[in-house]
Amino acid sequence: MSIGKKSEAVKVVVRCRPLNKKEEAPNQERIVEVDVRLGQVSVRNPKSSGSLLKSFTFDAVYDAGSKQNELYDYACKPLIDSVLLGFNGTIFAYGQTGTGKTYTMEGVPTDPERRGVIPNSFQHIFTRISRSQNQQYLVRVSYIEIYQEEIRDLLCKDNNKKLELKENPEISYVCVINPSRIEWKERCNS
Ligand SMILES: Nc1ncnc2c1ncn2[C@@H]1O[C@H](COP(=O)(O)OP(=O)(O)OP(=O)(O)O)[C@@H](O)[C@H]1O
Repeated sequence: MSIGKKSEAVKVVVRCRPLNKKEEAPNQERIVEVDVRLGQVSVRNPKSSGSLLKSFTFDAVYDAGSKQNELYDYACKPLIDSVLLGFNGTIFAYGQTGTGKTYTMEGVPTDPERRGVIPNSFQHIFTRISRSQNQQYLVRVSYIEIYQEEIRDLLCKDNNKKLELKENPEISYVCVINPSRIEWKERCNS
């Protein structure tokens, strides 16, 4: 569960995923507390008994019980609405390995309860487009991963290929939509 605050140009939200089996073992201790109401994450140093918690405040925080659609509705939907009005917008997930970036961004696309930011955004965009009349849209998508200073195009057939750091990714996918026809085309930017 999370309680959102007022809308701002840049929002930073934190999600703490549920502990996994290894982390729940009796010899492990929980060092992170999430206060959804205050939008705070507090961390305790496990090596120093009696040490104070260090607290950090964000636009919103999501605890282990948070649902994909709660996060989407507050953190992403307003941005997609403004993109549909013609503004630029970016959503990116950042975190250590295993912290839940893929789960949050992709989730389980075939399960409406568990699908993540990407399928929810696509649904939102294409539903809006399908309801509009006498208007043609151009939707472009690129999907890149930045890992250890290396950039890879995750939609490219050979995604082991490293990309150079440039203004635009080398390949993007362009979706040309007329009310009766949707067409994706691979396009190389050069
Ligand atoms: N909110 C969540 N609810 C339930 N399970 C979750 C949640 N977030 C992550 N998980 C589970 O935790 C594990 C690690 O998550 P995930 O693969 O998304 O991490 P990641 O940050 O993308 O890791 P990497 O950087 O190594 O790719 C997965 O098994 C995933 O299903």
